[in-house]
This record gives sequence, structure tokens and C-alpha cells, in this order.
Amino acid sequence: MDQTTAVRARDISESFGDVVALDGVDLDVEQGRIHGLVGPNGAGKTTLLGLLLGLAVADGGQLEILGSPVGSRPAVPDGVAGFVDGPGLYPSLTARQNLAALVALRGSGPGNAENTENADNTDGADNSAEDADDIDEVLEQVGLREVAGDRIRGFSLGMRQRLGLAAALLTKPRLLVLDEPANGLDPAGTRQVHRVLSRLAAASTAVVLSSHRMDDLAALCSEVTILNAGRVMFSGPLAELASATDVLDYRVRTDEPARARLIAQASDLTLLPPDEARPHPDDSLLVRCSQGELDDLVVRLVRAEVAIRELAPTVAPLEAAFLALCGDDSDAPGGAQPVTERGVA
Ligand SMILES: Nc1ncnc2c1ncn2[C@@H]1O[C@H](COP(=O)(O)OP(=O)(O)OP(=O)(O)O)[C@@H](O)[C@H]1O
Repeated sequence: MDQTTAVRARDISESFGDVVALDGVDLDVEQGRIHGLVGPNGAGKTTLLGLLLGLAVADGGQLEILGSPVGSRPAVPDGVAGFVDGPGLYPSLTARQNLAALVALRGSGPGNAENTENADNTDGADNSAEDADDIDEVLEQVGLREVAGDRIRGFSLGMRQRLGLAAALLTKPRLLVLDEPANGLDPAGTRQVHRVLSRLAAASTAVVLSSHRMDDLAALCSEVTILNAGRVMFSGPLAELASATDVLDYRVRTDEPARARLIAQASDLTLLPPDEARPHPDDSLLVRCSQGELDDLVVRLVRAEVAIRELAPTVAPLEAAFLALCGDDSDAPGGAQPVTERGVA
């Protein structure tokens, strides 16, 4: 497998007036990896993706894309494709015409944007047969072949996102950069996009994509970078992130709630007040504890012959780690401390 580093960023900073969007960001992405950027609103995700796409140049730090340092002027680096803030598309053109226009604008087709707009040659008559085949192929990949002849004015957000992905695929990128590609996608669309991205990664393309949600990324990415207020809170494999948060909240449902509560009160763990957010709160216990403390509680309950009917974290471990690191949930276990094991601030 090609081990070339697709992205190597060191101490990247970027400000807009007084607003510090990125503050000493390091990022490493190897080819063939799908790397997720996650963080709350204003964390700096789009700003960082924009730098990777060459839409802007960082105020400070070093950035290498596909083995070459980026220049001092904004320019899309060779081999890079993607979009931030939604794909740029022509609403009055069909899906196929949009892709044909992009091919023409890139200069790999004989036409230009104007003649593509005026013509109703939805079969790509102005493009070479090879371009037309490529267009059909990427439309098929993203599941838009059936609506290739429809004007995209009527497309849903999810369909536009998929067309944006198709446009990026046309360039056969070695680094694909996507800002919230899951926006507006239904579950089937999400699965389809995941399949496309996984195939790309298997063929050595690096993918960097952003999301607000850890659970979105967990299904697709092997590694993540968590940004908060422009700083890297964690960067590394998902498994490492899950183990970064030892303390979690668990729901424990038993056949004898009153006795179970007494036993929990006699333990070292923290007993949380009942979950009022649930529409039908039952009499399960909510406890905040480490894995070891949970083991101890289970042993005590079993010894007391209290039957455990359900035991599960209230929030998935990865989501809990994200909430703890971003410190945007005062109820979350843990605090907003950067994890310092691997390339973080
Ligand atoms: N062009 C700009 N002019 C001024 N401030 C900007 C500009 N672009 C971004 N910012 C600011 O930089 C910070 C980071 O913004 P950015 O869009 O990168 O965050 P984000 O993580 O993508 O947020 P979101 O999840 O809401 O899209 C924010 O405080 C934002 O207001």
C-alpha cells in the first residue's frame, strides 16, 4: 500500500480579525485512510478543510498536501477535490449537465460552461465518450443515475450533496475533502456514500470529512480529530478515543429497584438523579462510574441476588468522550482536557 502522507499539518493558525479559528493545529492523514473532523459549531472544521482544499492560506504553520508544501497563494493542490459549505452547482442544469460543465471548466472536455448550459445534450454530446462514461459511472456510484436528466433545482439537500460527491469523484482525487457530507442524507443515502468513500479509501485515496456528531463518524472513520474552539482536543484512532474516557453514565435496571439503590448507595460510585428527560422514566438506577466501579456494583448486586435486567451506557462511549473533551455538556462525565497521548495540543 502507498504510504505517502496525504496531509501533514503542523502548528497551523488562522484568524479572521479578532476571531482565532485555528490555533496551533497538527493533523496527519495517511493515504487510504478516512479521517473524521468533529467538533461543535465554530470549532474550526470548515476553516481547516478550506485550507486543505487550497481555498485559503494559513496565517501560520506548515502544511503539506500529498507530499508538497502548499504555496503562498490560494490554489487547489493537484490531486485534491471536495467542497466546503455545500457543493457549487448550477440549479438550472440537470445533474448530468452539471458534471459535464465541471469537466469542461476543468479543460478536460472540449466545451465550456456556457455551451453546456445552452445545450440540452444530456447525454454529453459536447464531451468525449470517455468523459460521458465517467459521468455516468460517478452518477451510478452516488445513486443518481435515475435522475441524471432532472434539473437540480428540484433536488433535495441530500441529492445535491451526492451530486457534489460525484463531481469530486470525477477528478479521481488522491485526497477528498468533504464538509459535512452526511447533511440531508437519509439512511440509504448515508450507506451509499459510506460505500463510495470506503471503496475510495481501499484504492488508496485519503478522505477527510467533517461532522458535528461522533456517531456519524464512528461508522466510517478509522481515526478522528476533535476540534474545539480552534484547538485539537484529540487526534488518533477511534479505539484510543473510546478508552480515553473511563468514567461513563450507565443505566442499571433490576428486579428489585429499592434494594439495588441501597446497594449502589453503599458503593463508591456516583448515583445520579432520575432521568427526567425520558418520557416514561422507569425505576432503573443511573450511575456514573469507571469500568472497575461498575464491575464492583454488578458483583454486589448478584451476591445480594438482585437480578440485573438491563445494563448499558446512556451515551455511546465515543459520544461520551467527545462530549467530555468538548466540555459543551455540563452534565457529561469528565472535563474538557486535551488528550495528550498523540499529536494534540
Ligand atoms: N470568513 C469568515 N469571517 C469571519 N469569521 C469567520 C469566517 N469563517 C469562519 N469564521 C469564524 O471562525 C470560527 C471557526 O469557524 P468554522 O466555520 O471553521 O467552524 P466550524 O467548526 O466549521 O463550524 P460549524 O460546525 O458551525 O460549521 C468561527 O468563530 C467562525 O465564526
